[in-house]
Amino acid sequence: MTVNLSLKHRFEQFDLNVSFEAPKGLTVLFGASGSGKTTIINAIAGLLQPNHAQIKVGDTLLQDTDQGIWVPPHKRALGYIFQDSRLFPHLNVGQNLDYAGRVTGGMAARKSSVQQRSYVIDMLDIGDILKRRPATLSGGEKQRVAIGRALLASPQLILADEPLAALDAARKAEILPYFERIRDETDCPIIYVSHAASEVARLATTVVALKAGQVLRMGPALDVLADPSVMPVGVGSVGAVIEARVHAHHGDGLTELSAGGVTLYLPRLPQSLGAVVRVRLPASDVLLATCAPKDISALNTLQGQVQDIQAISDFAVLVTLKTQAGPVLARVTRRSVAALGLSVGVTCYAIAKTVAIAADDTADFT
Ligand SMILES: Nc1ncnc2c1ncn2[C@@H]1O[C@H](COP(=O)(O)OP(=O)(O)OP(=O)(O)O)[C@@H](O)[C@H]1O
Repeated sequence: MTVNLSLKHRFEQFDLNVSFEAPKGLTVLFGASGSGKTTIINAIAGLLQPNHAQIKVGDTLLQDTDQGIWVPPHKRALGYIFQDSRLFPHLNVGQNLDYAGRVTGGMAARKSSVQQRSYVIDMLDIGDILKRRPATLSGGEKQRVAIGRALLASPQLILADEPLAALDAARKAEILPYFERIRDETDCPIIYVSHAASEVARLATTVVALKAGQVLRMGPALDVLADPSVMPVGVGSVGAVIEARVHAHHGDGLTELSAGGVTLYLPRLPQSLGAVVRVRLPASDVLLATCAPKDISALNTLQGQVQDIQAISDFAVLVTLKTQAGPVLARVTRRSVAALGLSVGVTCYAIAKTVAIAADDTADFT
């Protein structure tokens, strides 16, 4: 199922003009505050009627202003996951889940939803808390129930508006794998709003970067995240994301990863041999050298050629290196660029001070 969308809307002081396609998987909308993310979510939900819109989920047209088509919000097969879980406080977890089924149910739907219900409960590990009321649940448990409720509405599309923003790091880490499972195990596309680079790095299949109501860049997540022009959209800790395979677990507590022939070391990872993980290299933690470093404590060095140098302030630049593992970004001073004689095509070495599994920033490593 693919979502196709084209929206134009004018508020008094803001113009939205976006078109994009969200394929199967998880599409992250990201951009600075006020760039239009929530306006897009509201238009898809039917809570805002844009001046001009065409919104199509699979073969279903939710809105086409040219043809006068507008499906009201309650008739759109959408699942919502908000920052605050918005569970019904007077219903227990099981009843909250059943409520989603009641909204969408007919007899046939109800029969198949019995199987679906147990699948969703297993997937989200909420079988033990079905009898509890929301007030007795942790933030992470509430969000898992909210995800379950969204899934049981038999949605054609899930809209998740900063679903982890209210959770602390530990609860975030608890929920992220469930989004990965929905992304990988269901056909239902997810449109997901986030400000967090680490979350985007870990979850996104596709990224739509927004700036002042326009699409700045969109495409496969790893390509967009490696594009220095996306940096001004206000996402903190810009940095390349590369995919690597777990190659070996060593006796000294390190895991060896292989990324396109480049070897990286991280503190021991739980993943088994052969697993593919996404690794984040924050640009501010990457140093550059024009000769291969020796006698240095950092273990992760990537050789590459300078592909691009972009000024990001009066004194700082973002250098993109093309390496065998993929593009790597380094944030360095103009003075360093001059001192090292860097220009497009020059071979140099990126030394990663910290390398972390995406969305697990506790695994920083020098
Ligand atoms: N009902 C409204 N009337 C007038 N202006 C609005 C309305 N809703 C949103 N805006 C304006 O549209 C712009 C985009 O808002 P939107 O909420 O979509 O941004 P956002 O990217 O979701 O921001 P945030 O990350 O802060 O939630 C903002 O300038 C906002 O002030």
